[in-house]
Amino acid sequence: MDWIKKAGWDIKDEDVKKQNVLILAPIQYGVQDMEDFQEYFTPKIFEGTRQDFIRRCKKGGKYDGYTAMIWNSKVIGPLDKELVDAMPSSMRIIALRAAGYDGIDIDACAARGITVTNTPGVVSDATADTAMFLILGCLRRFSEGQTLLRQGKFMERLPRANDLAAKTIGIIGLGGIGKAIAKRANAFGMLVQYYNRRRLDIRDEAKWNVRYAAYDTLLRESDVIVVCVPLTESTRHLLSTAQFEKMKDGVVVINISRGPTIDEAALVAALDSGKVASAGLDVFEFEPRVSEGLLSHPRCTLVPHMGTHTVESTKDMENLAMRNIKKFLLHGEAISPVNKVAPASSSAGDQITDTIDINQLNITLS
Ligand SMILES: O=CC(=O)O
Repeated sequence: MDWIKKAGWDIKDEDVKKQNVLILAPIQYGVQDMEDFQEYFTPKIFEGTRQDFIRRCKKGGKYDGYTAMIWNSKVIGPLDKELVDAMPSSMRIIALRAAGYDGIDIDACAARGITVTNTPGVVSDATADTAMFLILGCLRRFSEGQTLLRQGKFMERLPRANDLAAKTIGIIGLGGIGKAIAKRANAFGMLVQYYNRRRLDIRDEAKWNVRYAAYDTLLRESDVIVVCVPLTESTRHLLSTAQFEKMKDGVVVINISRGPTIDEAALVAALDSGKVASAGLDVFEFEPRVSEGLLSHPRCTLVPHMGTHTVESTKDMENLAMRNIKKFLLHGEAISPVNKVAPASSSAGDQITDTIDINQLNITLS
């Protein structure tokens, strides 16, 4: 295979198809794709601790010669520089089964010649459904009602809720997930405005029935604000005290992206002061720990990072991870890479920012 020679790999054509592929946590639902995958490669399931993993990666260790891996951050923690440095020199591709790649040192991977792929697109619907659940829980006070009911108080003293129709929703980050939320919000009769670093072209705005707003305008003029950006250094604490102060009194704040995009202490203070009427959160700044101020707050709708926790999304993420590896090992090119790996002769690679919806967003705060 030409690409193998070009990439300077020390591997024979006929051996590519016999590769061991390390899998962190078994494939649960992508069973059909796994059958196809096994015709090409030999999956090896990792079991053990982070230290076991590092030991097996060392030169002369069990993973010598392994070129591909399907990653799962829940198994041995973040894929940080310590782990990247420990990887066998043969490692060429790490396929994530997630859209988000915070917690993955993709620059260190690129510098080691390792392509990292994620699973954009296939997570959009399930995550957008989660956002709608949170919006309904907050605006319609369904969560408060459920708590009262479980306490045997039925609807005791529950103030009237609000309809979604004719409310303005402000979506921060109109990537794949943001667009899926816009579609649903439109179906509920909401008016949709969005903020993106790069504005959509006018035809796309018409297609998604969304109106562009400057960041401060979105903060000032939305009844519901949804955070839909990936976590990067520039999106950490995207919403904090200064931003909450600009919002309408009684705003609803929703987060289905990554917890640290919102300053959780500032959110609790804004909830306590009544500035923020209610918050719907799927993600938390110090996950799995959740601030007491949120847990005890009656007007919060909280779920434990369940955005993609469905059979269908898990299956699609697993399948895309396997397809990324298959295409890469057989044709030298992945389907959804998130970093650009330099050819063998040059040094470190760059991050790809211009091909995938959710990853396009790199909001710079003014
Ligand atoms: O959080 C879920 C994902 O990143 O896919």
